[in-house]
Amino acid sequence: MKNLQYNMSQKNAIYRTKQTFYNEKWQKIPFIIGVTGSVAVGKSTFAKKITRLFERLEPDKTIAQVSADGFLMSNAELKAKNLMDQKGFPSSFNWDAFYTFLASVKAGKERVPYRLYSQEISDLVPNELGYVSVPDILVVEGINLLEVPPDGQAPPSDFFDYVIYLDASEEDLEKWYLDRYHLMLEINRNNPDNFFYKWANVPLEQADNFAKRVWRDVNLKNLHDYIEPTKKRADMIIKKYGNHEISDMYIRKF
Ligand SMILES: Nc1ncnc2c1ncn2[C@@H]1O[C@H](COP(=O)(O)OP(=O)(O)O)[C@@H](O)[C@H]1O
Ligand SMILES: CC(C)(COP(=O)(O)O)[C@@H](O)C(=O)NCCC(=O)O
Repeated sequence: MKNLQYNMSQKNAIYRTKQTFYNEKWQKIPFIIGVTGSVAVGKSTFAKKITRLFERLEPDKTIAQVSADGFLMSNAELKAKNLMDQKGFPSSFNWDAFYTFLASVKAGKERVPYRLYSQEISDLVPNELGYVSVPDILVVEGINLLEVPPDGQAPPSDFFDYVIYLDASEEDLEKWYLDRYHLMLEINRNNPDNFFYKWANVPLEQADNFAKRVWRDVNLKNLHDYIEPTKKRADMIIKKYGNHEISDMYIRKF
């Protein structure tokens, strides 16, 4: 936390110096923190925690939190493009929308809209938007923050001030993925409209075989091919034990 606060005050000092140099009126520029890493590593849990911590430690500052999952294409769009088995890969994101969102936040625009994603329906939330209005700090969590878009679009990392990569063993990641999946089955056992309903009502072994196959063929492949290669670009790497405690921390000093 201290390290993040230090980086934030340094960055704000640079923004102030630049605005004075260019003779501009002082305008707040949100400090954008990224939390990245594999599917199910604990990004959204961690992002929530640092948001709560900032709210306590910096009560004068406004803090917002957004998930980059909201910049995925909807399941309908992915199906139409035959990309469902690439969900989460760079090919499945709306990179222009992500870039426009980050650029608008950095430019200090009011009420910048973004789509919401729900793990519970495994899709974008229909007919509902979130809004970000010039916060002091924006925490963004997502698998793709340090990736380079596949079709030459500008990379979102241009706008991040500090990116934390959460890391864990592949064994633990699969376990956490399955734990979350079991929770979704439980919640949606009696909810026929939900994505997980079908799997909640077949024998557990069959449901687990499906989830393990998705883990291996989609999420683990995504980790190997696209997410893990971005690890070395992070400002901080936090490695977790199987009980979610921190085992190691690496800080980039340049
Ligand atoms: N610090 C933690 N303590 C306990 N459980 C955690 C912690 N972090 C994550 N989890 C659990 O691990 C699973 C994946 O976490 P989540 O935050 O959804 O990951 P991600 O956003 O990276 O996909 C969830 O079931 C979540 O409850
Ligand atoms: C939405 C995601 C790409 C990212 O998830 P997260 O990192 O938020 O857990 C992932 O949960 C996902 O849907 N992967 C595709 C395969 C699957 O259904 O798990």
